[in-house]
Amino acid sequence: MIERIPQATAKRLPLYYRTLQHLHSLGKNRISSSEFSQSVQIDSATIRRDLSYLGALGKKGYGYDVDHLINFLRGLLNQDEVTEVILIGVGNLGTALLKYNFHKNNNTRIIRAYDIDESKIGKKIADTPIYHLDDLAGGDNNNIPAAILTVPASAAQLVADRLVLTGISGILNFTPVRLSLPDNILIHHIDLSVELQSMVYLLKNYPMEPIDKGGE
Ligand SMILES: NC(=O)c1ccc[n+]([C@@H]2O[C@H](COP(=O)([O-])OP(=O)(O)OC[C@H]3O[C@@H](n4cnc5c(N)ncnc54)[C@H](O)[C@@H]3O)[C@@H](O)[C@H]2O)c1
Repeated sequence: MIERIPQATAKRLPLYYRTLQHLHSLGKNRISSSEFSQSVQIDSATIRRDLSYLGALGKKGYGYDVDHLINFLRGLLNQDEVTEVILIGVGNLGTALLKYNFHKNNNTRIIRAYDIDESKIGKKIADTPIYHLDDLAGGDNNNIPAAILTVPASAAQLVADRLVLTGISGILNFTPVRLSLPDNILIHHIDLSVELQSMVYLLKNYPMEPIDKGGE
């Protein structure tokens, strides 16, 4: 049983899992730590440290057993279980996320979406029904662990407060607003322009270095 791993490590594990699945589909049964590092674009010291939190999974001079690592990470990431999440704000970004079939590549599924625009309520996008925001607290969402927030900045805090009342534990926040919420709510803030800027900076300054995407 793994007690607690650093958040930065936890963030990288799905990336490791996806990369290993890709390597497996190419027929790789075993990979050296430098090969893995190249595929995942994270330096091998970080990978070694991450995996060491999970137990001794690689062998010196042997590298990693791809199947073993996939099975291990699958259990750890609950890949056999589907986690249902909801999305708030079915505009440009929300629609794109609904159309993107998360379930194909990982274990998360957007099961309901919410908006306030009457012309969208009652419709479906990629089989996901759209409800009015007022239905958020109806009880359907009592067991939903996380929500994706894609509303305009002006509505972000108010909607996030309402999400907290439904008992949600995590918010994937695409809005530019720094949400102010109780400490027990996990907020992941995603900003594509920051990611792009940071990539351009790294490309300019470290053209030949592997990039540590996870950060510390
Ligand atoms: N993080 C990123 O990289 C990134 C990229 C693009 C957009 N964004 C942000 O994502 C958000 C959405 O952008 P967009 O281009 O899809 O906007 P949009 O205007 O196309 O869509 C917003 C949607 O939210 C709905 N809405 C408004 N108020 C609401 C409320 N109180 N409750 C529920 N729904 C509500 C609107 O009816 C609309 O359908 C914005 O905050 C934008 O800044 C982030």
